[in-house]
Amino acid sequence: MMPVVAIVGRPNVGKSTLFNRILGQRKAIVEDFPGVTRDRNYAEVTRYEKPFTLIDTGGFEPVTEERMLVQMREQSQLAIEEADIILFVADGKEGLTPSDVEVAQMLRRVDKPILYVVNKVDGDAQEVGATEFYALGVETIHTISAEHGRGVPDLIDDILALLPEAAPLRDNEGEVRLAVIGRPNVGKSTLVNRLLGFERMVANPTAGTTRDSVDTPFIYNKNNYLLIDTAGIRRKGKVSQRLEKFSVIQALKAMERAHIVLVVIDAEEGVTDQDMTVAGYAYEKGRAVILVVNKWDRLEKNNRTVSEYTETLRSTFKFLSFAPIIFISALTGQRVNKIMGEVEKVSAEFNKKISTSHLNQLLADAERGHQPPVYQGKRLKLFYITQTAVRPPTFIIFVNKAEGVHFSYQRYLGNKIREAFGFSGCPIRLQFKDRERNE
Ligand SMILES: Nc1nc2c(ncn2[C@@H]2O[C@H](COP(=O)(O)OP(=O)(O)OP(=O)(O)O)[C@@H](O)[C@H]2O)c(=O)[nH]1
Ligand SMILES: Nc1nc2c(ncn2[C@@H]2O[C@H](COP(=O)(O)OP(=O)(O)OP(=O)(O)O)[C@@H](O)[C@H]2O)c(=O)[nH]1
Repeated sequence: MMPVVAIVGRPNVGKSTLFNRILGQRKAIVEDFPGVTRDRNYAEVTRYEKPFTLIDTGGFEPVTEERMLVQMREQSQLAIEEADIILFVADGKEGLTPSDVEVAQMLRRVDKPILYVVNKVDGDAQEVGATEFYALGVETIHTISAEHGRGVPDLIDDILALLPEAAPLRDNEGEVRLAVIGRPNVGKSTLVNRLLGFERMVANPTAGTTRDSVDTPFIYNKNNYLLIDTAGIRRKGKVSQRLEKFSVIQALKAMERAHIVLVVIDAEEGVTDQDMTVAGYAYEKGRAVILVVNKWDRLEKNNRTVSEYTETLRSTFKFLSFAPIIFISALTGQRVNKIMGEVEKVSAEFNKKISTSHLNQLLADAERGHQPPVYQGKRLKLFYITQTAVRPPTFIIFVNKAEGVHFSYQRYLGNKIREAFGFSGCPIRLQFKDRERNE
């Protein structure tokens, strides 16, 4: 499992600037789908020797100084619980403030590595001022300029040195790993109990403690599955709604290990921002997705309800047009028995490999059906296509000028592949590569 590094600190100290600096870019993989990139507080950082998940805990609007303190406390508390390393960021321009002191005191009691970072130290001249932060009683302070990158490489070195070794992934040959994710209270535990067919203790009765997701192996139709379940992880009630997005961390961790993700949505509440964030990550990570609309018993229905609901979901989750939708009631058990059948289908699709000859035939048909665009005065030529990977299905198309294949034509080709070969539930990846005609 990838370790988590959380950035905490008062508003405006430069947390998101540092986030982007460590990430090395503004991450925007699926710009064309509004909503997917909206919540950019989480990212997988893979450009250094060790990968980690980076979290920016900022972004709240403080109303009053007092309110801000409350929020900072909550924020830090969550970081303490969920992160492996904490970056505490303060503002060197503004100097040490009482809330810095307060949060630092909280962090001091924690048994996790904390890096104290003083930001906006843009040059040597500001170094002296930053020494006042030693009043926090810490041994080392990193003075940096997130904006200009000063001091950041050293900070990153220290983060890497502190990162725990990633726990080895359980990888049993042939086992399908299935994650059940969704907002608190959406019905995950109820669903998981139904799926597994027995009652389990899932709620965590001890306030203030968290546990990681629970893995339960099970067999369905003679195949091995591992159910990764994030239910009951969040402390209930204690944490302000505003910070509910923190439960996304667990979802991320669970999705990292999963092949197939069941995104559970509350039929009554509809799709929330958090659902979008989580589903967006599943998509970006190339996981297979099944949308499960739970609490279907709660809706007043007529003969159009299903199609209307489907339409709404489709227009919200544009990037998940490939995901099957199942309407269930985990409480009554209605249609829960459809889920594993769908999982089997999607799993087969996720592992499906199409022969190069079939693919090339499709490519030729697609090219005839809709000519590739002209690029720099020349018509693009698609030479051949091959499937290079499964989970997710990944294709390389060799072209005379790869950069000229615009998004609309990429989407056209993607749709053609789906029309011909299905891949229900699976995101597909298309890569374009340059190739001379007579190589
Ligand atoms: N001079 C200077 N300004 C910086 C530096 N890093 C960030 N800033 C500025 O500080 C302001 C706040 O930066 P953000 O990164 O948005 O701060 P934040 O902590 O994420 O703020 P919230 O989202 O409100 O929590 C912006 O105007 C940045 O341009 C720096 O290294 N030097
Ligand atoms: N009406 C109705 N209620 C449901 C359904 N599924 C779950 N519930 C109820 O919703 C509440 C939350 O269900 P849980 O299964 O605990 O939800 P969860 O997603 O595991 O919640 P966390 O543990 O907070 O992550 C419980 O009161 C359930 O009885 C459903 O299909 N219909």
